[in-house]
Amino acid sequence: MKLFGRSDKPPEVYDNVYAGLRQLYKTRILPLEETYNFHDFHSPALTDPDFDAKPMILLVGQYSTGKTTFIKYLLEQEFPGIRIGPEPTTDRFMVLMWDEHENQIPGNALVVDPNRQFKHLSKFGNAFLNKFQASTIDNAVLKSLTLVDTPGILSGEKHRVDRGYDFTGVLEWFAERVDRIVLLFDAHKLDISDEFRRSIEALRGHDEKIRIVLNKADRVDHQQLMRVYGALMWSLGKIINTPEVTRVYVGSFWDQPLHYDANRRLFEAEHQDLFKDLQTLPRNTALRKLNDLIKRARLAKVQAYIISSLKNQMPAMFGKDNKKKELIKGLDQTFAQIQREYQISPGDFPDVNRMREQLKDMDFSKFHSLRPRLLEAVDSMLATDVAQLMALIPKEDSLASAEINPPTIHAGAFGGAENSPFTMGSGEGVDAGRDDADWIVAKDKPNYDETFQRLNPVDGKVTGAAAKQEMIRSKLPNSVLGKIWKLADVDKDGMLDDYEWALANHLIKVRLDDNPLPNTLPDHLVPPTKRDLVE
Ligand SMILES: Nc1ncnc2c1ncn2[C@@H]1O[C@H](COP(=O)(O)OP(=O)(O)OP(=O)(O)O)[C@@H](O)[C@H]1O
Ligand SMILES: [Ca+2]
Repeated sequence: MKLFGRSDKPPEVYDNVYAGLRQLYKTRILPLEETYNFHDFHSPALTDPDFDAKPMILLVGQYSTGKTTFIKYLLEQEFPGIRIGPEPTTDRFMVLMWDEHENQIPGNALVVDPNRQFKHLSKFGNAFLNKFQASTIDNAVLKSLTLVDTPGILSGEKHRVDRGYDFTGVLEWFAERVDRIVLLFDAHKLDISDEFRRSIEALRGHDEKIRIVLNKADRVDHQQLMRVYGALMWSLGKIINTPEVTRVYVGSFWDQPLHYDANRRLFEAEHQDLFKDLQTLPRNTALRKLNDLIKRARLAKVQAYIISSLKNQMPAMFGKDNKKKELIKGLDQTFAQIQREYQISPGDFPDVNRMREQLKDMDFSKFHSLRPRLLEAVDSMLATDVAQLMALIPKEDSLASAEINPPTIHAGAFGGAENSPFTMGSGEGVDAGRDDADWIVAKDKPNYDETFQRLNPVDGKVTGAAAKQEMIRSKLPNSVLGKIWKLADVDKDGMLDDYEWALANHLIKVRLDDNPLPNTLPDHLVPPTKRDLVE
């Protein structure tokens, strides 16, 4: 099963890229920005969280489409404050991020924390901040990604509530800053409410970030699914400008058996495509931040040329006010002259009228003249340092082929299960048989042996292809079966002997009884014939 890139390696690499970007910004670009009033004209100085923020994924959809379940499925873990249910459940914007300590941070605390990127959300007021929180957990996926769960969008009149804050405004704020927007629809219940329509409209302008998930697609039969798909595209066509280029992923994004499994293969392929897309986000984010920094550096240079040129044209003593007016009026000529002198393309210049407005309130005599040293620092950064950082960003291929490292469950109800007989799950599911002297699978092995023989074992072992045919009869999704396969192939020879086969079937039963699967095989489940392998 491919889930996400290795939890330890990539983030380290990105940390290096981000640290590199931050360092370049502070030492090369920031001095230039400060000297030539960049922050008054363009945007405030970048802060550490602007560099360190992990790629973010925003989940949006009507209530009960499975947003929170999707997140739980990705993380293979519950998180503090999680609520899943058929009625509208999630009532807040919830940011899920990594921390070694599990915690819930209220919105009011988030926006005053200088180490976080949420400062500007305070403008949406208290009604919003009360419905904004972060949950932190020690989960490997969150080491590379931050996820944002959102309140379900309501359907129809009877559900209309006044949220007391600018919901679409908040969505827009996030849309601008996230790397992916996953829009969820329920194949079983496809009705697009007015509020949802408005919300999608708020996401306009970020089309390239949008991915659409037609979830719960196994709840309808094949024919119905085709109809729902068509209806979805038709409705989207009226809201999004180019729905045909927006990718739609059809499937069921949770760890339960499929209901109608006629489309198993399609769902599996769609699943892999979506996960691959999300998997490459960390790499793309590093590239995007690098590009943004290059753009910013070029703008800072132009700003320096403009401001220093205005400074040079000012008289030393008398007639300053008149000269200032004259310079503002003739700003386009100053631009043209800088273009010629430094060979800068017109596209790199700010809007001339906007700059005229901004210049009105400025004291030109405080402007600085050109300091070549500052510009050289930025030029050498663009010429050499940027290339070095590029080399640090791993190639897409190496990321995609990176081994998965499924997050371990330490949180929530599972926290104490390993070492106390009183917590939930003890003696059930994979834990059953922990204290028995006999291998718990032994009593059912005769049954499993029958199917084993039918699979034509060679030298006492069945191949993956043969086993797969039998295992998918459980209707469990391939991602779960893949995990079971890995747990059951104890000696890792890519085949299953009769003991391993029995174990695989035992694990399938455990999962079908709605118990979670472990990431490593507990000792008491290791077949007696393989015990020497693990000791
Ligand atoms: N892939 C799926 N197939 C079938 N049912 C699902 C699937 N995912 C979730 N569900 C069920 O749908 C219901 C809603 O799930 P969930 O709470 O995750 O949705 P949500 O979009 O987060 O809702 P809300 O907007 O109200 O917070 C739950 O009962 C859940 O068990
Ligand atoms: Ca939810």
